[in-house]
Amino acid sequence: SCLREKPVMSNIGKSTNILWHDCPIGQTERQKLLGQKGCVIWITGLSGSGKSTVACALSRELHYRGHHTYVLDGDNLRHGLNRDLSFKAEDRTENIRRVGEVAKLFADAGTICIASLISPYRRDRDACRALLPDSRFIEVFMDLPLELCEARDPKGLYKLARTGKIKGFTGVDDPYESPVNSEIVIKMEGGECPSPKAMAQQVLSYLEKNGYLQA
Ligand SMILES: Nc1ncnc2c1ncn2[C@@H]1O[C@H](COP(=O)(O)OS(=O)(=O)O)[C@@H](OP(=O)(O)O)[C@H]1O
Ligand SMILES: Nc1ncnc2c1ncn2[C@@H]1O[C@H](COP(=O)(O)OP(=O)(O)O)[C@@H](O)[C@H]1O
Repeated sequence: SCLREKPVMSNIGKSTNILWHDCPIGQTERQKLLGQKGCVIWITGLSGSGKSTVACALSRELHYRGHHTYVLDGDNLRHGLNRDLSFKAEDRTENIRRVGEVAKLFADAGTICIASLISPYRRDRDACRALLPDSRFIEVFMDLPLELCEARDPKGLYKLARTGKIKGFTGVDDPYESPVNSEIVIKMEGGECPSPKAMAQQVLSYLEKNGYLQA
């Protein structure tokens, strides 16, 4: 049986009398099978900074190298798991909390989980970091200027925000708290934005140098 010898009942949040089940196949076994370390690469930045693009480029590069990855994209998750959440501060906090818990499950499964969300509040990002000890949480800050993001405006949302048609848009009339201790900072080089492949390579080099690409 997977049950502990002496079951310990717990109360967590609103759940009472719950029991944690341990199983013989754990993260270590799954990582050995996959030949990699389960981790969470958390990409934070303004809308239009290139989070989704670098997440997909990184996933592609890792996949081609034989690694198992999964992308959790804020926009996409708001169509399903987080469809009940708005952009009010408390809903953004709940959004990040949920995605952090899901990302933790993927990392426990041995997957390299790539999460791309604006995740504007430092406290929320740090709460996710606390879910993933042993350096399993790698924060990537898309440190690109608002002017660049707004000039891109692929969804026209900055324009709507500037004309007051969207209220509380990050970077316009809602805060973005820049990270102060990201493992990786992606920024302009020589006044130019690096290519998606170059950005992905910067993250790949970090993963290789720090042993994530072997069990
Ligand atoms: N008010 C407001 N503020 C910011 N962003 C908004 C807003 N309304 C809609 N959108 C679109 O939602 C995308 C951000 O969703 P996230 O889940 O990443 O945001 S957050 O982490 O909860 O702040 C974001 O997508 P990306 O451009 O991919 O970042 C926006 O296009
Ligand atoms: N490295 C890059 N170089 C040039 N354009 C980029 C780069 N990354 C993203 N873009 C473009 O910028 C826009 C926003 O990219 P996206 O990945 O959707 O950003 P986010 O997910 O942060 O909102 C898109 O039109 C995309 O093609």
